[in-house]
Amino acid sequence: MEMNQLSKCYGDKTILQRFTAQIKRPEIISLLGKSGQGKSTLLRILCRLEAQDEGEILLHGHSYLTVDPKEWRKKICYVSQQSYMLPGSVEDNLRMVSQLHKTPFDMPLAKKLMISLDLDYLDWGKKSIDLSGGEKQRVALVRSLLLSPEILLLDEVTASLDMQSKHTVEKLLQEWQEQEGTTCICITHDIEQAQRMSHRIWFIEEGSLLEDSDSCDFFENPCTESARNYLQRVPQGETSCLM
Ligand SMILES: Nc1ncnc2c1ncn2[C@@H]1O[C@H](COP(=O)(O)OP(=O)(O)OP(=O)(O)O)[C@@H](O)[C@H]1O
Repeated sequence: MEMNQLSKCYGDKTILQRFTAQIKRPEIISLLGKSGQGKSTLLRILCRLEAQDEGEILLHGHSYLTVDPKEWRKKICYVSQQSYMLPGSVEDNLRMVSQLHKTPFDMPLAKKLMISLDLDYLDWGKKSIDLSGGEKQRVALVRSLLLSPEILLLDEVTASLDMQSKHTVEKLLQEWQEQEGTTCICITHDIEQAQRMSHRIWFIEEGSLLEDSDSCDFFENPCTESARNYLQRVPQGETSCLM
């Protein structure tokens, strides 16, 4: 995937400024940066929930304009921090993507993923509205994985989870990425999580990509002053506001 010169304004406020990046190989990429720098806006644009004002997105060399948005969102899935649940049961939510995209529902895979995320205790008949925040986030993740997307966009998806569940999600994502060759772009404010999980770091400031580095290089020797300041300001061991 290529992102060329993506720009976006809300009113007179510039959110993305000629954001340019390429995904060269399937990797786990952590998207880091202070609050309000345009990280979520970028992910929403990449899955075409929002339109950029300028710039182009290419997938396998083809412009996003040549691909039907529904087909696009089958390949590029976004899991938001809020984890939207559709009305109905857990099972309705899990089946929803196959109904939407007219693909067969893979029950064994759904069960396997639910077990991998420690959700085997969950009654599939339970109303989705009655799930806890952490349960909703994990069901939303399973729902997206069932589509086997090429690119998974994760917006602080472990924010409501306790430490053990957080590690469970990380493990699943790492195994999934390796087995399926999926690219994951993860917004996180948890530096330790980014260190544990990522192959690559994108560091964003004021809507521009300041650093695109191998994860070890970024944490050992960030290239820009902004990234150095950002890393210094985040206390080691801070794990309150995660992925
Ligand atoms: N629909 C919208 N209308 C107007 N302003 C918006 C809208 N969505 C986001 N913004 C503003 O755009 C800026 C960037 O928001 P965005 O959510 O992309 O940042 P972020 O880097 O993901 O921040 P955080 O780490 O706090 O989630 C913020 O100032 C936000 O208030």
